[in-house]
Amino acid sequence: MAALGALRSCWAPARLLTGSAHHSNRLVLCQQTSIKRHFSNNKILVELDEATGVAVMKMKNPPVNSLSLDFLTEFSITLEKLEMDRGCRGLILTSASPKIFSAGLDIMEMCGKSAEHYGEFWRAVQEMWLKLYGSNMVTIAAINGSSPAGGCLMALCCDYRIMADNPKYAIGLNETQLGIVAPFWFKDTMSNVVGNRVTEQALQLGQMFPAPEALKFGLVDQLVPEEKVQSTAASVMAQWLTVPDHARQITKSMMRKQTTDKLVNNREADIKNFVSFITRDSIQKSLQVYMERLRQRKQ
Ligand SMILES: CCCCCCCCCC/C=C\CC(=O)SCCNC(=O)CCNC(=O)[C@H](O)C(C)(C)COP(=O)(O)OP(=O)(O)OC[C@H]1O[C@@H](n2cnc3c(N)ncnc32)[C@H](O)[C@@H]1OP(=O)(O)O
Repeated sequence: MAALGALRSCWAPARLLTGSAHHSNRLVLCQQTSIKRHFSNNKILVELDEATGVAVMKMKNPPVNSLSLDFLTEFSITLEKLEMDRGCRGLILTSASPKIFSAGLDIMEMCGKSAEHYGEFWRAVQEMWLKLYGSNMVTIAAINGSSPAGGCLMALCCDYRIMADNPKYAIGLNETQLGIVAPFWFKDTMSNVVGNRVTEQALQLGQMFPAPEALKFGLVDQLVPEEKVQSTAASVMAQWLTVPDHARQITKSMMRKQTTDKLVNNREADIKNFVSFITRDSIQKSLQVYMERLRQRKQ
């Protein structure tokens, strides 16, 4: 993946240079009629603006954008499509329904299913992470709602995080609160963003950080009023895209490769580990109790 990425990154500036006349013609055209391509399916809405090379990807899996096997599969396919699209340089990840960015992994996918299903599910979680964390595009999370566990992981995979300034929205890796354990690559992703000390404490406590706290600890980069999350993401993206692709991409890969390689080299063992952990009676019981608590809270 890294080798392919480097190859693509070497091509990117040449493409931009040779295409610049054509590109600026297109820009003029776009001032009159903006050219937007849509790649939507029933779980993910994508709008790619050909003038700016920025795709906005909206997660749409009601009620809480939980990351089910189907959703993760669609997500990875869509991301792969954008990654291969030479007209796409930046990705803004957000939720189609404000208030919830993503509720994290779909707990029902981890309860009462077969070992084979758990294996397939975990491979899809790994795939999502490898694609998003390893993306060559500039990735910005426009966090327009709460974002626990796997939802927080998705945001942490991005290059920059903008969150709605609302203390009711919280973000964090809360796995221990469910009686489960964030795997090493979740831990590494968080640690690469906020450092070891904050990660160690937050992971043990399964801490969810309300938006202002998330900013204080560096879990997000910026808080803005809810209605400005998308426009701020677009302007931050425009700044990032002024940097030549090849230089930024090689730098990103240099910073992240050691972390991604750890999973790439241990994928099967990690799946085995997950399956043996999640099939334990005690873990199944913890997840059921947690789901029950969620339902009761609602009542
Ligand atoms: C030794 C090392 C071994 C390592 C092995 C690995 C172990 C596994 C690691 C797993 C890693 C990641 C785990 C996760 O991502 S688990 C998911 C954690 N997510 C949460 O805790 C979020 C729970 N949900 C909430 O807090 C709230 O729902 C919300 C997101 C804040 C939204 O609140 P709301 O009031 O707007 O909505 P609510 O009424 O609560 O929910 C609506 C319905 O959705 C159901 N639901 C919510 N979250 C989930 C979910 N994550 N999965 C499935 N279903 C979910 C909720 O139950 C409601 O359903 P219903 O309407 O009652 O039927």
